[in-house]
Amino acid sequence: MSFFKKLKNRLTRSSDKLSDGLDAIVEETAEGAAPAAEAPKAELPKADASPGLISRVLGGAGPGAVKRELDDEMLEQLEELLISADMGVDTALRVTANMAEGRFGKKLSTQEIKDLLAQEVARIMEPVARPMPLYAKKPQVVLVVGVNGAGKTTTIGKLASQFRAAGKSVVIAAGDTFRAAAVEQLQVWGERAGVPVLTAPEGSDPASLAFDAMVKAEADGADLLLIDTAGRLQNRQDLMEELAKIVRVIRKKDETAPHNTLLVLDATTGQNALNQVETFQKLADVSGLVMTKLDGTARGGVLVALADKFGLPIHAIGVGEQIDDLDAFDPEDFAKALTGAEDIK
Ligand SMILES: Nc1nc2c(ncn2[C@@H]2O[C@H](COP(=O)(O)OP(=O)(O)OP(=O)(O)O)[C@@H](O)[C@H]2O)c(=O)[nH]1
Repeated sequence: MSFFKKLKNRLTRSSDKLSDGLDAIVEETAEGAAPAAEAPKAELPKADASPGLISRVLGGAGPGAVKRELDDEMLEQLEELLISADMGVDTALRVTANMAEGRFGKKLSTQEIKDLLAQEVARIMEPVARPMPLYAKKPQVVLVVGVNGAGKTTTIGKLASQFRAAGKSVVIAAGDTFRAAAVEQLQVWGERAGVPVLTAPEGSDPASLAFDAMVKAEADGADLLLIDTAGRLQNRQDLMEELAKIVRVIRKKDETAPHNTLLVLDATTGQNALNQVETFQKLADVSGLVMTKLDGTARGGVLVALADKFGLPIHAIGVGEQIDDLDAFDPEDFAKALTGAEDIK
């Protein structure tokens, strides 16, 4: 299956949400259509806005034939729809304003609106779609941060496996030393990826483990050292000190480290992901994002808000729980999958 089809299948919930809402918006006051009593709801079940209904309204014409004039009311409804898909207020306003430019008063079909939305989304996402940069430095140190449950462990396993497949040697450091379960999980992923995982006794200093890992990675001539970290935001001050100490200690071995600080975000948390970026930017020098759990979430719009607000590179997206469920981020495929568009001009 092509990457696009895979992503589209997996992002169908976001796409359906937008699609159904758009159908409802366009249908609402389309010529010959019965006026809808309420503003469109993004959560409308698919059946409510089925092509069948549209066809009945238009006497058999396909859904592409229903058109509605782009006016203030429709723009407001589009904004609401995008906000409900987790795009955030500012981004939703910007996307709809750009989309409307030069098109006010024109009649548009659902498909035309989807294609225009996709164009706007792709334009915002294009600058942030960047793979994690690889450097000649050995070992390249990658610090992985994020709240518990965001998918750090899984992402580290997937990354390690991909780097190995690309011929790189990798070492993993299990830096969340306070949670035995987290360390065990990482060991399982290390085994799957065929990569050594350095651990330390429960409760020991993560910075000291990070230092040992630097020593081992250097001695092994490893290309990459992936360091997992704790994600206890409940105790922000402690976490800040812990991360700062890890950085201080690894800089004793290499003053340019860490070379990447990846923030792992769970896409299903919606707008909360924006707060997490703000918080982790204060705790660490975040250089890029990995968005997990994009499969099956109806909240994919949050990626657009993140790109628009922070402009941090999105290095990869998690689209499942298996080892190869980590994909490069493709802005056009994402835009099409999110909006249900067929084409991006
Ligand atoms: N569907 C889906 N599930 C994912 C993805 N990435 C991670 N998960 C799941 O999310 C859950 C949490 O993932 P972990 O990797 O353990 O998260 P963590 O950030 O390391 O969390 P802690 O171990 O609690 O610190 C697990 O059940 C994973 O299988 C993804 O891209 N898609």
